[in-house]
Amino acid sequence: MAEAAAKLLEVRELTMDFGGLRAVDSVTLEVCENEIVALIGPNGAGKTTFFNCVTGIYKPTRGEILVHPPNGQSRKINGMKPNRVTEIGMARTFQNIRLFQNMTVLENVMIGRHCRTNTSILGAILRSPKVLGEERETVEKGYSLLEKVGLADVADEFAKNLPYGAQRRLEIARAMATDPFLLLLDEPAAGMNPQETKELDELIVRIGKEEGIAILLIEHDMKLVMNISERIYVMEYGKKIAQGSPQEIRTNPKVIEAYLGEGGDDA
Ligand SMILES: Nc1ncnc2c1ncn2[C@@H]1O[C@H](COP(=O)(O)OP(=O)(O)OP(=O)(O)O)[C@@H](O)[C@H]1O
Repeated sequence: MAEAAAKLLEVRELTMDFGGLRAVDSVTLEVCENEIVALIGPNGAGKTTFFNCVTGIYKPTRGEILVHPPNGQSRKINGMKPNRVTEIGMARTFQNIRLFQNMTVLENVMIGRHCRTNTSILGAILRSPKVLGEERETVEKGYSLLEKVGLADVADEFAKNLPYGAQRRLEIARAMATDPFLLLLDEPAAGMNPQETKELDELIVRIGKEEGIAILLIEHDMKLVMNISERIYVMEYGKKIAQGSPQEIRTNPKVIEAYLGEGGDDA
């Protein structure tokens, strides 16, 4: 029998309250090595709040967030600071693009690399051979990531001058610069045209397969979700209402009802 894939992220009964509002209600979810997993649901279902708990922006009211890094120690990360979560190996992008708009494309990726370098302030002032070597490595890594996301030819352009779809790809490159084992993408296709979405589809699959990075994504574009996800979780009003393969989700009556209630018919 085939060996079960190793779990990377294990969230158990996660609950997040904002005053009297329960935004996430006892949601259990797992992501294993080499998986592309989607978290979907109508607007306001609690998907971004779930991401914010997992990436340290919010401390959950209840539940457990366990991380099992491939070459590290398993640990519970409830309430851990976002920068520590990134250091452990989980990187994310945001629903609203958060690039340094007045920095170049390459500089944006180099900043992502910061959490993997050891340069002290003194080292940076004295510019020791170790610091120079690290700088060179950061630039090389930056270019190689830009090549992977198709932005190497605009490396010296200001981020603000890139078209929307390219800015989203740059955010992904910056997250990849932190050497994650799990990438969390919050609506990566939002605002993209069909051609940009198709390229994104290919890029995400490539990151998953070639880089061996597991992916958990929130997405409203059902075509993209159904194309690339191995498994899908569905939330509505804070609760998980379904989980399964794209085929199972497509035909799940609860899911269809949730989306019809929202006025859409593309689930
Ligand atoms: N910081 C906050 N304080 C209070 N309420 C919040 C906060 N963040 C989110 N909420 C509420 O929690 C609920 C879930 O919001 P969330 O943004 O997680 O949903 P979502 O599924 O990501 O929606 P969308 O698909 O529209 O991005 C909503 O009712 C929202 O108004």
